[in-house]
Amino acid sequence: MVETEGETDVPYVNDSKTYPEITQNPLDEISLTAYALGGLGGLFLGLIPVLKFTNFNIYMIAFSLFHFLEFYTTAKYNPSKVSSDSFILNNGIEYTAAHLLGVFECFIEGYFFKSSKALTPVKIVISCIAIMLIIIGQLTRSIAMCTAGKSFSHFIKTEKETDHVLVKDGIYAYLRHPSYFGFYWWAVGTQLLLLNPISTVVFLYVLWAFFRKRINIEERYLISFFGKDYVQYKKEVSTRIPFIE
Ligand SMILES: C[S@@+](CC[C@H](N)C(=O)[O-])C[C@H]1O[C@@H](n2cnc3c(N)ncnc32)[C@H](O)[C@@H]1O
Repeated sequence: MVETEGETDVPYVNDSKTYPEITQNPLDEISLTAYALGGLGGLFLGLIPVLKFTNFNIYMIAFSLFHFLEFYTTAKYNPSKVSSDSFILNNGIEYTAAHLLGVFECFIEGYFFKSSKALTPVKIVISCIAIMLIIIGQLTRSIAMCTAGKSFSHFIKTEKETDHVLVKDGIYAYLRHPSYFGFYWWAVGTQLLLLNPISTVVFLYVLWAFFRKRINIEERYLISFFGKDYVQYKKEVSTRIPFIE
């Protein structure tokens, strides 16, 4: 945008804002994905009075909101890195398989052992804990993405970019990897919400092993980028993910 500056009439260009790279952002694909995620959330919201197992509706709403927010927060706080992949719906075969396993387990148990999904007082308490985990996980993840801003990327950076700064403030002052902490508890919460004993245990272990390995690799690069500053930060702030220092 070109504007004139008062009496001097010197033009200035307001180019301090970074805009998304349009070639990485096919608008047809993005609008359809956003529409589909909104439709999915809306559909399961509307089906609450129809389906017996309301927890499944909440799961589908949480799933669609999570993937929408991945794109939205990237577009808002890190626009130069946003792309159609920022919905992270193509988050690897393991991620897709894990959610499909969860939905499959929920249907099989619900069909063959109807009482397993009946909301007894104990299961209502478990469901409330699950919803809390989902809300805390989602908030932690989204706040982390806002706080890290341009330093956040969905992929581990192996080369330091000029705008990559070490983030130690806000939520990063309490959690060393808040977006992973959030993702972990959000995902475990979804399986607890579906009252899936097998998938809850599988998610707890498989995601834990995944993040332990990822953090290890990510931190080697962070130490190579920020040296002593990162080593000191690592000493001071814990991940608070169980058994990952
Ligand atoms: C998917 S983001 C995850 C960020 C962080 N691990 C978290 O859970 O909030 C991965 C990118 O964030 C960068 N990163 C991780 N921690 C960082 C920090 N404290 N400051 C700046 N960049 C960081 C890494 O270099 C990597 O490219």
